[in-house]
Amino acid sequence: MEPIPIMELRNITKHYKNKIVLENVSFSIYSNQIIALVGKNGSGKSTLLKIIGGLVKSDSGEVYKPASPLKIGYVPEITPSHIPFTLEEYLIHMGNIRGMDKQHLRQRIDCLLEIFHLQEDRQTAIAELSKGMKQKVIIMQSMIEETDFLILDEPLSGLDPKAQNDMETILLSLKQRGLSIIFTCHEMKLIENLVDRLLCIKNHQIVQTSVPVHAAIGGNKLVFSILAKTSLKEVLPLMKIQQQHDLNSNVNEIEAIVKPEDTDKLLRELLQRGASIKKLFPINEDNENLYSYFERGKN
Ligand SMILES: Nc1ncnc2c1ncn2[C@@H]1O[C@H](COP(=O)(O)OP(=O)(O)OP(=O)(O)O)[C@@H](O)[C@H]1O
Repeated sequence: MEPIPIMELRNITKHYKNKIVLENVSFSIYSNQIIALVGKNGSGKSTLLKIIGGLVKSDSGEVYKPASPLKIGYVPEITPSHIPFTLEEYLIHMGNIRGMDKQHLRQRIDCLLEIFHLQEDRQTAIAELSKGMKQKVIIMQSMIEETDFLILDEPLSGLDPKAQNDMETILLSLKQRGLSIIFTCHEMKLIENLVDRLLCIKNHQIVQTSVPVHAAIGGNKLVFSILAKTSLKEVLPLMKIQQQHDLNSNVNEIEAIVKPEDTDKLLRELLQRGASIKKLFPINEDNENLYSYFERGKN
């Protein structure tokens, strides 16, 4: 599916009293993409999500929605502590409040219970559900009507590793169903496998957009020389070549970045092709840059 822009933020600026939170923030959100929004505490992530969701007005700038009407589900960071209903009762209430047709609502609830793996808990009191399950319920209610775009403030925080994995699987399955998702996150590990794009807020601006997360997460730098460059054809996809030098007319020296999980395989393949390995070391620079956006502490 070719991604199409569903929302464009154009020069969004937001102050609270005299304090600037966001300054000229511009980026586009595409269909069928998962975006993580990171930044230090107080950097403006929740504010930006609320502006995207239409819950808070920016002082200037525009949120343009080319794919209107865009059906948005928004889930805030703080979840209600006590909901005196079973899961099914709660979803029925939420659908009724929105004036949904009864039959359509039942179908939608069945569909959501399936997506969120909660069919067996249909009649369970929400108060008795685990934290991860409650988090799912809150997301489900935000999607009780058909939804194109989900905005989630810290959906993974406070969940144990199993619940985090489960949530990741569900978010990926929502993407496969065509949804776009933007969520805030404090732990880098949680987003490695999940996101297509990373947006970082620093000094009130988006300083990094569309960083390929896998590239940013680091890898190994490999320097090797090889006689016949043509023999590299099959292993080229395993590395990102940064520089090549002709050492003489036959011998090439190549500097490349390799993902940690591909390194052993690549080394084996290169040695079989008669390459001479000059250097191999982990690179941390990008990693460190990226980690700096996840630190807690004031912006
Ligand atoms: N309604 C408000 N009134 C005044 N100031 C606010 C309001 N909401 C947020 N702020 C301030 O705006 C700044 C950005 O807050 P925001 O909640 O967007 O940051 P955040 O990156 O989501 O933080 P965290 O990671 O701690 O959740 C903070 O300094 C916060 O105190």
